[in-house]
Amino acid sequence: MNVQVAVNGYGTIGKRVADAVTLQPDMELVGVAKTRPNHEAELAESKGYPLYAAIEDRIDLFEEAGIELAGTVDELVAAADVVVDACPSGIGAENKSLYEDHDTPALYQGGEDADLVDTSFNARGNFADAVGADHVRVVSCNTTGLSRLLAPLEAEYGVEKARVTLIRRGGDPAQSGRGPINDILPNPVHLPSHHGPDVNTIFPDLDIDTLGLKVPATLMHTHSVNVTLESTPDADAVAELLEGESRIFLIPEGSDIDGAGALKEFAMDRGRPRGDIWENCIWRESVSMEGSDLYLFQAIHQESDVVPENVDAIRAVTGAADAEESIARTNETVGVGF
Ligand SMILES: NC(=O)C1=CN([C@@H]2O[C@H](COP(=O)(O)OP(=O)(O)OC[C@H]3O[C@@H](n4cnc5c(N)ncnc54)[C@H](OP(=O)(O)O)[C@@H]3O)[C@@H](O)[C@H]2O)C=CC1
Ligand SMILES: O=C(OP(=O)(O)O)[C@H](O)COP(=O)(O)O
Repeated sequence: MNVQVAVNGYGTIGKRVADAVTLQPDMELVGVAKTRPNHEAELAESKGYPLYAAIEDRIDLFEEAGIELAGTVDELVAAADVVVDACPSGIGAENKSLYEDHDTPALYQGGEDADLVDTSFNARGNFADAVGADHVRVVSCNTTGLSRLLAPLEAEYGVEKARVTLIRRGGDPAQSGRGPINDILPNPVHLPSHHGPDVNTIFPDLDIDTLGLKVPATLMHTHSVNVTLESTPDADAVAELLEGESRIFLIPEGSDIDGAGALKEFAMDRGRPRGDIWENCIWRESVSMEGSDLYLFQAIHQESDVVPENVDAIRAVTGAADAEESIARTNETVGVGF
């Protein structure tokens, strides 16, 4: 029988994961849970996704809005083999006891603390660690992007030290209350930003320092990367290695893609749902070697790069496939790769 998947928290990440689950031949979406009726509740209804009330006291609100409910989140979790919790940061931790009460394995997102779970997860980095685990955290968008990049570099050349400056978008496009509006903020101002330690939840022995900033942008994050390798390949060899990674897109020279705006246009022109970009986007021209120091720029679409990772994490916790099979199946069904 196909794996029965519930999505608790139908926002930026949850609605994308729900769509991706429906594309999997070995999974079925049992339903999604929301706290209130709004345009996203209507979207779930229009897609035929059974909708469950995340808060029992609010059932009346859905009835008043004319939105049909299939039940409460408790019933949703009871009917699922795996729950993907995509609630706002911190709410996942509050929900953990609900999943434990039903003995249902759960995936959490990068906004939760690493110590909430048995293991953090990145499909390219440590798929096997999540096999059979009950509580797994799919690391944040930025950490996902860093893990995908560092995994092949470590395997092929060895990483002596990684230093990354993350220029982070202030908020997602629909988050009208976020900022900064007119500033460039060191964020956090102290070192390291949480991304370095977060990478170490995937690669415990990797030496990495990260610095973060927030800027008035909503489309994507951008990473300025320096990795001191344990050998001295030339830039072409590194580019070829990265080109061979299924979740890395090397932006070709001469494509006229000069930033996140053009990348989003590129994705929309190619019919990507919501203009999503599941891949790390590395500017080929930026891939440079100075001795054993690799330099490059990569852009990360924060709203979507963790989506294929969640699908793979479902297969890991249920033991439904190994890393290679799962990544290939997810890529093919979702459409990863330009
Ligand atoms: N957006 C991003 O760039 C990324 C986010 N993440 C992580 O993913 C997680 C989710 O983030 P994101 O999708 O952006 O957040 P959103 O706020 O977009 O979506 C979360 C949704 O959960 C719903 N919700 C709130 N409380 C509950 C509850 N108690 N039970 C069920 N649903 C609830 C809210 O909708 P409603 O109240 O209407 O039901 C909300 O829309 C966080 O851990 C975040 O750090 C990871 C990578 C990137
Ligand atoms: O996980 C993310 O970024 P992060 O890796 O900087 O924590 C998402 O882009 C969410 O970031 P936010 O916590 O600024 O909303």
